[in-house]
Amino acid sequence: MFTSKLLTLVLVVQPERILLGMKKRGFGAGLWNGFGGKLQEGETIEEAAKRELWEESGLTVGALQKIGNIKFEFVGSTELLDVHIFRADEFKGEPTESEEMRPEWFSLDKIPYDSMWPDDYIWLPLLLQKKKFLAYFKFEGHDKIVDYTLEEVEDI
Ligand SMILES: CCc1c(NC)nc(N)nc1N1CCCCC1
Repeated sequence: MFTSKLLTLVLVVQPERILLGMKKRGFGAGLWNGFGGKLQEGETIEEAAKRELWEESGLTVGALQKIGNIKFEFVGSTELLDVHIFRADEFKGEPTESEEMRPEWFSLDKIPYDSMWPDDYIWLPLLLQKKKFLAYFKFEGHDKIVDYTLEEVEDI
């Protein structure tokens, strides 16, 4: 019997570059990732995504495109992580370091996959092509993908 935990993830992407954050503490510390986290009481997923982006990077966005949904299972845990992934092409503000994240721009041919969660290598190229996807990853620990499914979809 699995419970599931809703999480958000926002990738800010411009024609030549993507904004990633170095996670400074907690879950995924030491890895580059998009910006996101948990929902607060009474928040929609999109409101949470915008709040977490602002808290972690200092950026505000108007529109977010729903681009993906990934369910993560970790062997030995009965909690599925249900990550709703958004892409933002426009933003206001300057990337600013927070307690959680140190933001940095990367050119699209220099994405630091070997310092990112291993699943990113599989789905991030779809996000960059604006292709919508549903996925499921089964992890053993934080480094080993023991199983996954990924499908492109017309609508999330
Ligand atoms: C579910 C863990 C995870 C992961 N794989 C394991 N891959 C990426 N890119 N992000 C993740 N989150 C994004 C939401 C906040 C928690 C970390």
